[in-house]
Amino acid sequence: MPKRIAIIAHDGKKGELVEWARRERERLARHQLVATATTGRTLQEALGLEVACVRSGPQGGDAQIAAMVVEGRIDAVIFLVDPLYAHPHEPDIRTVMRLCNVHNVPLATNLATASMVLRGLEEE
Ligand SMILES: O=C(CO)COP(=O)(O)O
Repeated sequence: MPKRIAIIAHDGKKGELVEWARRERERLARHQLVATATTGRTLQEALGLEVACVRSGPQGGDAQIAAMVVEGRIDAVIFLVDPLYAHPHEPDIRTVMRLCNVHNVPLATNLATASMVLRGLEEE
């Protein structure tokens, strides 16, 4: 059964996200994907995946994803944070993570975990 997966990647992580998504394309395509604007566009252009896009992260997209988590509209979040770069919207980034933990929504912050989450969702 299709799940709703949110995908967010900072610029320094988009390259590895695309490589991972290429390997996992078949699995990802079974689900409903939502992403922040640039991440979503990158996945659409590189892989032709169907992705619903919210605003870009710094423009409030992370906050939109966080709200969807609160509303029970997201089954898992893949959030690749670039740990080597300071982000002006750091509070929004922390909000996504905090609310995933408040609402017990699976949150993958690296690709090794993302692969496990993707497989785990199929078993539900
Ligand atoms: O900034 C982001 C997450 O904090 C990601 O936003 P974009 O996907 O629009 O680059």
